[in-house]
Amino acid sequence: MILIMQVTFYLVFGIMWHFHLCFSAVFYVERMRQHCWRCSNVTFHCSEHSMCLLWVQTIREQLALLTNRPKNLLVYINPYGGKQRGKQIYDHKVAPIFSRASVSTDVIVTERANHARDHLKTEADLKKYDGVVCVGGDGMFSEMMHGLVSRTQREAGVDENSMEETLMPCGLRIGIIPAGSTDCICYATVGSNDPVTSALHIVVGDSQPMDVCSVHNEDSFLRYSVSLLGYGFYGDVLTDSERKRWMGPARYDISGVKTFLSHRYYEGTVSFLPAEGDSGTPRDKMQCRSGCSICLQTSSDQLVSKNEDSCGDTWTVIRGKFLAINAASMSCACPRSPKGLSPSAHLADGTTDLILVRKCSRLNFLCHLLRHTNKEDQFDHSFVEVYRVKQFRFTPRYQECDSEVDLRESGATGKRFLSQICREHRACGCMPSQSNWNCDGEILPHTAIQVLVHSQLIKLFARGIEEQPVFEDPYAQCAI
Ligand SMILES: CCCCCCCCCCCCC/C=C/[C@@H](O)[C@H](COP(=O)(O)O)NC(=O)CCCCC
Ligand SMILES: Nc1ncnc2c1ncn2[C@@H]1O[C@H](COP(=O)(O)OP(=O)(O)O)[C@@H](O)[C@H]1O
Ligand SMILES: [Ca+2]
Repeated sequence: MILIMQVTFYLVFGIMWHFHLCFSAVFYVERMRQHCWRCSNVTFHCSEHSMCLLWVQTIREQLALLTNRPKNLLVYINPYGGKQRGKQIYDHKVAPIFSRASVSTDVIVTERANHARDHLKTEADLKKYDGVVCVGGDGMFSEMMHGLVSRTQREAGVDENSMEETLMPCGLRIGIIPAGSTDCICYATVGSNDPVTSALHIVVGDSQPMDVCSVHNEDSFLRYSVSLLGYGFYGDVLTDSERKRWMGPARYDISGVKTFLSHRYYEGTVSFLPAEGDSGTPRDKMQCRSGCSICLQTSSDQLVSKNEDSCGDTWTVIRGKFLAINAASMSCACPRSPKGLSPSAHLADGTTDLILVRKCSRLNFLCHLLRHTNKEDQFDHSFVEVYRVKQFRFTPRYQECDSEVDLRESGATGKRFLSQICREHRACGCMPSQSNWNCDGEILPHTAIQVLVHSQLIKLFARGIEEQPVFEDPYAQCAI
């Protein structure tokens, strides 16, 4: 027992003792199947009160030495996300774990969209807390992350509108209790969408750095993204699904099929700065796992050279007709696609995987989509290209008409002439169609965007997906 206690002590999170009956129960985390964690306990009986008291004191002292564990948390619950069970999930599955681990909480149930973002950005007294927790889906996480990142920049005097400025990393960690529709940020950082597992990762004080993309249009900042920035297919699915929110998570399946059948393609230009160094490639099968060496290397590189000047780098420019343009800053694994949009993308390597799906037949596109749900390689198609990048831009074709860059050679007369053609085409309705960007589940108001990856800007209460232990109990189940 002593040996077991030593091995798993860092997973002990609570102790309860009974003075008269002379026993103490030690609560610890047990690993189950599919990356799920559960609470377990061992009860120690003792004939002497004094000995029992000594055990309890010693364990409490040891727990107090674990300084990375949160003591005070600010929790935001979205009561309308997913199947609208956020409040119930928190009260029944999460609050008891926080209380067992002596974590005190202030809980806010949101009353409107952007309530959590605005509260975090301006009002919340963040000095009181060791972390913030969101109960909801990717949209709710995104809201909170915006509040926290913007607040951090304001307090540091950093202008979010400027792509030249280095953003200040956030001090507080964010915990995610999955209660949304896709919950890909939770799934891709923990390995499951299970509220109990996420609560346990929070109380043991896990820490996982994560890249954040800033999305700009000209000189103005639009949004941040940590998972998927998708134009074309995923933008259209999201736009259509917003009108079906009443259906809950099933809206994505209906909109997915509808969007697939419409088979729209979009024309434009994608330019990007490829990632350099040891960042690997999207097709190298080096999946990001707990303690990932590529992400660790990025942390140490950052200590050496803070924000290298990328003036000398060469941009790659690709023009074409695309069914989808996706930037995955992490794998984007979720129950619909257990390996994700880019299975080898890293959580904290300072890059995003840019996936270009060119116009192809419906059958080929279906084959590509279905490969997200099985073990086959979704990049192994002639119409799919994937690049690991640190910065990219997209200009839709209809805006290229107005673009100074393309018309510089034509001079003033040529420019006037081309603008006239564009105006006429818009009027006759044969202008190329445009999609929306899906930015972590939110629709962006602009189509022409510039994107920059900020390496390890935020930290989650997570540890990345753990390799499956060999000694795993094959009968242990995730659900309780
Ligand atoms: C016709 C067959 C389609 C099979 C497609 C399978 C591919 C699924 C890949 C899913 C990647 C999801 C990336 C995550 C996106 C979320 O941020 C976003 C918002 O989530 P939430 O706030 O929790 O609702 N979800 C989506 O955009 C849904 C995409 C669904 C695509 C079918
Ligand atoms: N109280 C609320 N009422 C309405 N919308 C809200 C509320 N709180 C948060 N939201 C918004 O709900 C949207 C979806 O939330 P999310 O938790 O991601 O659920 P889902 O995964 O089902 O999309 C987010 O854009 C968030 O800003
Ligand atoms: Ca990344």
